[in-house]
Amino acid sequence: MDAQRVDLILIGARGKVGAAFRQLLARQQLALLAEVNLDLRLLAAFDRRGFAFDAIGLAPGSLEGAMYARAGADVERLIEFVATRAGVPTIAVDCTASDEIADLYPQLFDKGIGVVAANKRANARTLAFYHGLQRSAREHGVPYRYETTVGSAIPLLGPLRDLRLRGERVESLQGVLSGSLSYILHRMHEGCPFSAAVVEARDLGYTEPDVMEDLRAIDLSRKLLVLAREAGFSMEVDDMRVELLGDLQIDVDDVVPALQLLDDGWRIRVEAALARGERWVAVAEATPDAARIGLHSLPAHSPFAQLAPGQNLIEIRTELQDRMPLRVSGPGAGVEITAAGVLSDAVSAAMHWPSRH
Ligand SMILES: NC(=O)C1=CN([C@@H]2O[C@H](COP(=O)(O)OP(=O)(O)OC[C@H]3O[C@@H](n4cnc5c(N)ncnc54)[C@H](O)[C@@H]3O)[C@@H](O)[C@H]2O)C=CC1
Ligand SMILES: N[C@@H](CC=O)C(=O)O
Repeated sequence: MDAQRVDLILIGARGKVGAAFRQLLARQQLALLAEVNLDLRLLAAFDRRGFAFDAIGLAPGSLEGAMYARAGADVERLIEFVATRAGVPTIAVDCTASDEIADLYPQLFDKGIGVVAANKRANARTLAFYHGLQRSAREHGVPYRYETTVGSAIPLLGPLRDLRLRGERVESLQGVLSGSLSYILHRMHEGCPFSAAVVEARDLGYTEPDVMEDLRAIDLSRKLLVLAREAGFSMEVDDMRVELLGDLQIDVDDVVPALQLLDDGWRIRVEAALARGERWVAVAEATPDAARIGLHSLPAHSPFAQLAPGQNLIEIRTELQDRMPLRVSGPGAGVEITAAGVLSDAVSAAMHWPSRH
């Protein structure tokens, strides 16, 4: 039997997650062919500045030399090429943190192109936009997957969807959802200054391209919103209460000197918590009616206070799993693990292409 060819368009190809995704794809292409008869090719790749295309497939592991300066209409031409070409399912893999790319999803679905996203922005817009994307993907018979947008590669959104499909009502969600805040808070309890812990989290690839999105819990709010919606809660951004980590209105390129001004304050708060036998934890919670994010000082024996640096833990209570809630845990951030989750989504989308016979 001929292998099933599926083409990928990688957006954010030279970013941290995008580059790790390319390396992983390069390593797995032959195994996918041998093990599941899937011929997954990289048709095109682009980022803010560069563009590359090859109708028979680019070499994902050595793309740098193939990229040339992106021209105005490259992306539109690429979408038209894919739309007018018959027979090869195509998936756009969004490894950006860009609203401009999220704006493209409806057009991609219209043209029969599926989407795999590490980018959280599309699903964290209005509820109407979120439902519109789900509906549009379904109506056009194309996959739309975004497992890594909450809890990185932890299987979370898929199992949550399975609960809903078997008719089990989710009653509440509670957890540590930010990998970077999990890391930063953990390191501070080990005596690391706040600003140094932020730099470490950034160097490990745990933070957003704009680290202030992590520190101001903007990224965490997006995750909680997506998670709540996937649980079936009709949640809008305004339904969420977010207590920030302090007065963090820092608007300069190099945030570190400003963060250093907060080191002493944090040291005092952390020492006081440890003296009480507690630890600071950034907790996100949602019920069907409300959602909130707050920084809590929890007893050290709480499961949320015992996580490894960067670890996430999500507790899901349903009508059947109330006294013994479902708990899902694992690394909540990291470039390689996220790229692995994105590849899982791409492989699964390719193998279960909705309109394939
Ligand atoms: N690092 C992690 O642990 C996780 C990251 N993510 C998400 O992965 C995404 C990527 O993160 P990073 O790789 O750290 O970011 P990055 O800043 O290293 O890379 C972003 C890439 O997107 C490209 N880009 C930005 N705007 C664009 C546009 N309008 N058109 C085309 N290309 C554009 C940039 O040129 C760059 O190549 C983010 O949305 C992040 O939230 C999701 C889960 C976990
Ligand atoms: N910045 C994010 C990374 C994954 O989305 C986090 O800290 O959890």
